[in-house]
Amino acid sequence: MTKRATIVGGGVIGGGWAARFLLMGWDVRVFDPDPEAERKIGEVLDNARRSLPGLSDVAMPAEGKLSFHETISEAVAGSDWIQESVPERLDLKRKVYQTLQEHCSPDAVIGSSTSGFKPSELQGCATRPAQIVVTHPFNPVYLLPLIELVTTEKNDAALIERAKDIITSLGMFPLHLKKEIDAHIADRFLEAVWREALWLIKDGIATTEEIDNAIRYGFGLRWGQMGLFETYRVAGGEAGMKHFIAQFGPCLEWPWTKLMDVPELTDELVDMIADQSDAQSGAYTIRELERIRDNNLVAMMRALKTQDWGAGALLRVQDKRMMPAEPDLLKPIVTVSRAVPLDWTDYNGHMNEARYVQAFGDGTDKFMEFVGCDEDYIANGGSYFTAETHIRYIDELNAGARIRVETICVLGEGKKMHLFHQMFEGDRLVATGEMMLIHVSLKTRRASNPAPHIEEKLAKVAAAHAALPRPEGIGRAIGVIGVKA
Ligand SMILES: NC(=O)C1=CN([C@@H]2O[C@H](COP(=O)(O)OP(=O)(O)OC[C@H]3O[C@@H](n4cnc5c(N)ncnc54)[C@H](O)[C@@H]3O)[C@@H](O)[C@H]2O)C=CC1
Ligand SMILES: C[N+](C)(C)CC(=O)CC(=O)[O-]
Repeated sequence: MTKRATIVGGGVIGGGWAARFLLMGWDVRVFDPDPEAERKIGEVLDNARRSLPGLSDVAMPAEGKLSFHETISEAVAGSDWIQESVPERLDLKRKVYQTLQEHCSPDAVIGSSTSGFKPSELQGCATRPAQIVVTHPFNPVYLLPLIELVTTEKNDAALIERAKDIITSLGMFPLHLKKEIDAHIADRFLEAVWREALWLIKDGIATTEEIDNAIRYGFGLRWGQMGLFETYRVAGGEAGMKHFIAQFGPCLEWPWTKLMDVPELTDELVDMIADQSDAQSGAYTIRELERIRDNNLVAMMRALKTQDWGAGALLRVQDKRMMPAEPDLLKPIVTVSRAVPLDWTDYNGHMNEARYVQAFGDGTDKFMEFVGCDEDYIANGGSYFTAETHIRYIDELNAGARIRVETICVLGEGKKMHLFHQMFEGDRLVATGEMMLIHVSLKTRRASNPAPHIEEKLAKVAAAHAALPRPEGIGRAIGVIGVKA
């Protein structure tokens, strides 16, 4: 059954939550008094549609339904999750909880996006404090997986587990804090860094651009994959963390930081920061910067996925959760069902030719796994090599397009495996890929017969597929086009 989420406050963060829920198949109801809310959320959703689905290498759920409502009572009716993302003012948040708790189900989870308030502060004047938790996200919510889940003794274990399960099912990572504190873990940390940056600008030591360069060309890249402590462990050399602390611990006593002092945000300092930021990034609109940020995040997260590390490891686990059941042999087998990732597009603004080979290659890998040539079999020394490929590029594909590869086994006999893949976007045929593969021994690197269980399964699939209508194009070669003098 489709789940329903309510977004109360649909600005930068509420819009991101709406996109995350919708693209993970939830119906979403929004309440926001801003007359521009629908347009703004529409633009966030456009960004999300081109970036989030491409992180996954399997089919995402069908997108949920989005609706906008005039009253909180209408918006929260029948919702399993209510995400509050109104401005960071305690009085406003408390007022919102009073109204929404008059109308929402007592079983719904109410999550607050608050960057800094403790859950006990939010629960303070509530009718049912037990229902309210902090679920602090990171911008853009549709791409970044971290959710700081902060609870109090008023929240029971069952609600906390439900909250964790839902966050996980959205492809996110619930980091459940042991204790509530102002600003949770991440914002306490980010604010320390921000204070230092403000001092560096005020003291005329660095501009906004120089500070960003110091982050993005160096430690920012390290943090994105290993964080702080794992990075410093490595920096300690073979002796690891103890040596690192022995060497750099004393520096903590030296006047390196200005951590507890905050420069006064005078008009002069604010103008200086804003002017430097305009000089650094003013050539782009905010929407353009959002798209650049999303392109980069997708490329980095997909790279981490190949390494099965950090945020990339989470993506792999999420793919496993969404993996389809066994296919029906009386139809072509769907071997790829995914969205075109941003990093598969090229200077022509469409999916690059090499990515068609990749998608068909992924289809072949899936088919091999299906007939028993899986990770264990390959580790034991048997596999298939592709001997010949013929691709027809029939139509264009854009980033975010949902594609499906349907695979027919034309021949599965002895060492030979002949596959014909058809790639569709909806009903539109966009490409075909024909592949001849030969079974090999990975020890001798020569052709060899597959194990009996593979031969048997392959023969069974080939026989079933022989009864299917033959798609146009099987066995086609490139014709010689006459060139007139
Ligand atoms: N912007 C950021 O980077 C992050 C913000 N947050 C937190 O998310 C929350 C929202 O922040 P933003 O989205 O940045 O603010 P925003 O200003 O972009 O959006 C707030 C939205 O709430 C709406 N609103 C105001 N009063 C309302 C009411 N009574 N009922 C329903 N909607 C109402 C406004 O019309 C606006 O669309 C804050 O608690 C903030 O601390 C959390 C993570 C990151
Ligand atoms: C600046 N901020 C405190 C609103 C930041 C956050 O809360 C998280 C983020 O996305 O950086």
